Amino acid sequence: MIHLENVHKTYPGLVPLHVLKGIDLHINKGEFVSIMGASGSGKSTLLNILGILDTYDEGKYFLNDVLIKNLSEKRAAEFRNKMIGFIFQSFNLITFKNAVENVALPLFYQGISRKKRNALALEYLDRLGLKGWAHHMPNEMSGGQKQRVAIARALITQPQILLADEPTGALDSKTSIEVMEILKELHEQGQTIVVVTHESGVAHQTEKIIHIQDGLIKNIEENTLQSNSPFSMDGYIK
Ligand SMILES: Nc1ncnc2c1ncn2[C@@H]1O[C@H](COP(=O)(O)OP(=O)(O)OP(=O)(O)O)[C@@H](O)[C@H]1O
Repeated sequence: MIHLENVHKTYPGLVPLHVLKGIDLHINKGEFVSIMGASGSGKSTLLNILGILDTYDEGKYFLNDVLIKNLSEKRAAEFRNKMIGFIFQSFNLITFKNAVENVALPLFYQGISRKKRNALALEYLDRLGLKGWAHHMPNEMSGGQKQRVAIARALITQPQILLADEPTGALDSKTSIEVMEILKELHEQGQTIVVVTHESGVAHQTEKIIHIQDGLIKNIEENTLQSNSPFSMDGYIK
């Protein structure tokens, strides 16, 4: 599904910064993977390339066998909208729209009618345990609730890949576990998920940990998932 060969990225500037120095990576459909490394190691840069939010300079990136290189902005946006769901540390909800409007937004860009997109957004909010919160504004919700709205928004287009950049970075430890449990449950339902984190505890919730150091993959750690968390997902995902 995701295949990278010798991918390099340099940020131009007075002193150009060579951030990715030859990344080789393969992620299969249905895998739950984390990219872990210290601050500045290139994790977000790599995730942005995977999500076609940024370009790379050298090497090859294939997404479902399509070479993602030199795409026009229009074609890149089409790919993103159709294939990829994003979750961010700071939720990136639109502050002046309520929960249901936030979740429905990606469908607006697909030209789906307001009635249909709102009905589907309500379904996704319900799946994420947020029935009754549809008409609340983001500033009326807790961090965990906001992240669940963001997850619903990422899922509503039924993306082939879910990319999460430090999804628990702004949450307390109990809420972080709840969010990781949601991701685990989505993985069990077949969703391909890539999480960027600098926290070992988060990475160890995934089945494969890709350690990145100074722009290179240092090693890949296989991890057996435990499903005995005290935080049951009952009520979140039906
Ligand atoms: N748009 C940009 N222009 C110039 N330099 C950048 C840009 N984005 C990131 N960098 C630099 O590239 C390096 C890698 O950044 P990146 O955000 O990928 O690291 P990271 O591993 O995700 O770090 P963190 O955990 O702190 O978010 C850093 O030194 C950063 O300052």
